This record gives sequence, C-alpha cells and structure tokens, in this order.
Amino acid sequence: MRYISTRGEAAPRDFEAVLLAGLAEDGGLFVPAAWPEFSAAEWRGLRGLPYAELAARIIHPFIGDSLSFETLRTMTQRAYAGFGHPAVAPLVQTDTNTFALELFHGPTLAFKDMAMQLLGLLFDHVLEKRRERVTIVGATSGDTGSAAIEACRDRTAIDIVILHPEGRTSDVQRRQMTTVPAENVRNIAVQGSFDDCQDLVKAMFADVPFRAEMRLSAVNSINWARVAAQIPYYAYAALALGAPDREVAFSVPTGNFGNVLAAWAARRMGLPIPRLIVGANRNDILARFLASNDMTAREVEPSLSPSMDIQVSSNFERLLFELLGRDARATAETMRRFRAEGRMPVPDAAWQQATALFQGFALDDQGTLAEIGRLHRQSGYLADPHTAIGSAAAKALAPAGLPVVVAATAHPAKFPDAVERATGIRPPLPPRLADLYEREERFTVLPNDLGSIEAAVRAHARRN
Ligand SMILES: Cc1ncc(COP(=O)(O)O)c(C=O)c1O
Ligand SMILES: N[C@@H](CCOP(=O)(O)O)C(=O)O
Repeated sequence: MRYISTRGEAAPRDFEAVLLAGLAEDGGLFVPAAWPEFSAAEWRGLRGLPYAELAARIIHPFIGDSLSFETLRTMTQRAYAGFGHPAVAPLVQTDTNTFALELFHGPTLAFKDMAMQLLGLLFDHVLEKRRERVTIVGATSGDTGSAAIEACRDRTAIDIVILHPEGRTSDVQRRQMTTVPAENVRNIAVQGSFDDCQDLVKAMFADVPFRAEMRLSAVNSINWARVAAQIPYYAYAALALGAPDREVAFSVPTGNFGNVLAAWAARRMGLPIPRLIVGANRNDILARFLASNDMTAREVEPSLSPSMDIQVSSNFERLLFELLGRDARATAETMRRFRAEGRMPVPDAAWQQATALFQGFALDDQGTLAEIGRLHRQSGYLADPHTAIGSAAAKALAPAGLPVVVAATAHPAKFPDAVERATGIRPPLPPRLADLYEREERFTVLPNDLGSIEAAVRAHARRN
C-alpha cells in the first residue's frame, strides 16, 4: 500500500516508512493513495471471527506485501491476548437500540490500547528488520501517553518522551504515565494546554535537522498506523449488529478526531454507516463546525472529560483532504490559513458534504454528570465522562430505528471523582493498578518552549 501526504509535497511512502515517519515532512498527514474496499460478501465472510483474526484481515490491506498476513495475525493475537475481556471489545446493550462498544479492556483502561498494543509490536518488527532506533515524541491530554508508554516501555530500539499539559489530566491518568520505572521513558509536564503539547510535537517534526538527528517518530493519531488499527472495532460492532445487511450508526466522543476518523474509514471500506455522531465537551469546535461551518479555535478550557480538552483536531485534516476531493494544494492552503488566522475556511460544498454524514453535539460538565447519573439509573451502566458525552449525543441525535453504537472510550475508574459525584459509586481500579497512588512519580515540568523541550528530548535520547 502506498501513502500520500494531505499537503502533496512529500514523496509517497509504503506502510513501514509511514509508521516510522509519523508526520509527513511537508507538515501533512499520510493517507492511503487508494482506499481498500470489501464487497458485501467479503464483509459477511468476516462475521463472527475472533477480534484478533478480524483485526488482521482488516488491517492487512493497509500494510501490503511488506508483512505477511500470518505475521500480522500473530501480532494481533499477541496484542489482544492480555485484554481483560475475552471478546476484547465487548458490545453492551444499554437501551432498546443503543450499545456501548467497550474499548477500555486493555492495560491502561482506554481505547488507545486497542491500537497502541499493536503499534508496539509493529515498531519492534520494523526496527529489528532495519536495525534502526527511533525516538518517539508524543502529546497527550491523558490517555495516549500511558497507552504509548505501556506499549513501548523497556524496548531497546525505542526512546519515548511524552508531553502532557501540567495539571490538566486526571490524577489516575497522570500517575499511569509517570510511575512507569522504565529507562527509555521520559514524561514532561508542559506549562500549557494539550494543543500546546501537540504543537510542540509538530514543531519538533518541522525542525528537519532535529527530526533527522533524533530519528523522530510519532504515536499520536497523526501516525496513520494508529488510525488503521482503530478501524477493526467499528467493523466488529457493525458486523455483530447485522452489517452489511443492516445499517449501523456510531456516536464517538471526540477530541483529536482520530477515533471517529477510523469509523469514517470503516464506512469508506464499504460498511453501511449512514451517520457518525461527534460528541464534544465545552471545547466544542467540531460541534460548531458541523452546526454552522464555524471552525474557529478558542482557548482550551479544562473540563471533566480532559482527554477531549482539544481545539485543534489534527485528524480533521485527513477528512478535509477527502472533502476537498483529495486536492492537496487546497488542503495545504486551508491548513495554512487555519494556523495563521485561527479560523478554517471550509468551502460550503465541502461543509454540506460533511454534514450529510456527521452531526455534532456538545455537553458541558453539568450535562455530563447528569448523563452519567441517568445512564446508571436507567440501565445500571457505569460510564466515564467521555463515554457519557457519546451516550448523550447518541440519545439526542441517533436516527430513528437504527442501532447506534457509542464508543466507550475509557474505564470509569480513570475518572473516579466525576463518576462518584454523579452516581455515589467510586469505581475501583483493577487489582494490577490498586497501588497506583503509592508508586513514585517521575516527571519534569517545562515551559511551553520548543528549545527547552528539544533539549530535554536530546538529553533523554543521549542519556547513555
Ligand atoms: C477517553 C477518551 N475519549 C475520547 C477521546 C477522543 O478521541 P480522539 O482524540 O481520537 O477524537 C480521547 C482522546 O483521544 C480519550 O482518551
Ligand atoms: N485524547 C488524546 C489526545 C491525543 O490523541 P491521539 O489520538 O492523537 O493520540 C489523549 O488522551 O492523549
């Protein structure tokens, strides 16, 4: 499979090169040069497969001949073997036509594990084959960081530096990142927002000599491999509910737009998904865009769903590229103006096309608590604040008569304070994390300054 950049100035690459590169050197994001598609008969043939087998069948076309199907299947089997539920991503019915797709049974209790556990193995395989090392730099608003650290810890060919916004994650999220005693892991608390962290990561990639010197790589969903590994669970849920012979809608709590983009990709591969509902907290740029073509970035405000405290949704660029008819020049110009002016000028025809499929919904903290309480009272289901936003969005916007699947993106125990406020129940951490609050934390606080961050990354990579 060949990949091209959304901004058209980077040379096309194969999957391995895209995995290692993360971000294209023109600042764009890699996308498949052509989308793999399955026929209805092929989708039917995938029904009922165990998750690891299904994942390998869906991801392999995105990789191509550089990795055999059997090797990939061995990796998916390993990646999901340690998950806390035998179905890996179980579907739980919460209402007549509503289902929660639980994506939080991996080691760090968030949906990021679904992709990251596989990415760790893919990095190992490719780096060993090429006898190379990489320095992974990542930005997190709470969950990507710990999932990436868990997937990459103690790897000899990988150093990893994770930037999180100081004081803006939940305590559980921060401790999951900062208490991992692995030599190759470094945590930095940036004095800023998640958007600042993500900008710093992109700026490191844009610093060509630094990028080459450090052999930078990415684990955020700017890396195409992350998105590819998130597609199978949408197929898993849709097939379980009758696709391709029945339509299924999805409601996805959204921040960086990577998770819902994977749902879009599942549709692009041929699944009958007529509606994608995008849930947001008070950082509602995507909901505003879908309601009125207003993509204006504001200050990021802290909320009870910190992983979605994002204004600049990186993966929107991949959708924009498609909405603009894969016109890389127009995509690059639109992104340039967004950066310069803080407002993205999306042509009306492209916006109309987006709104034919996507609908946006925003909920403040009070509404989030109310939805956690309502869900628990009415169905006994305990949702974390992010999942609750997806659930409220589904309730408000699901098309009548269609099953709607809410992406349950984090375990409620990651946000015990909010869940307790809403239900009176404090969800316990699983036994393997029970001593999280006794573990020693290791992180450095640094200003939102590229020079300081690059110096810290360099020092970490050269520590031996
Ligand atoms: C629990 C949780 N829900 C939702 C999201 C939003 O997902 P995305 O950034 O892919 O839109 C995140 C962060 O990515 C998250 O950690
Ligand atoms: N919500 C994320 C933010 C980063 O998103 P990613 O999917 O691009 O890695 C987080 O929890 O860190």
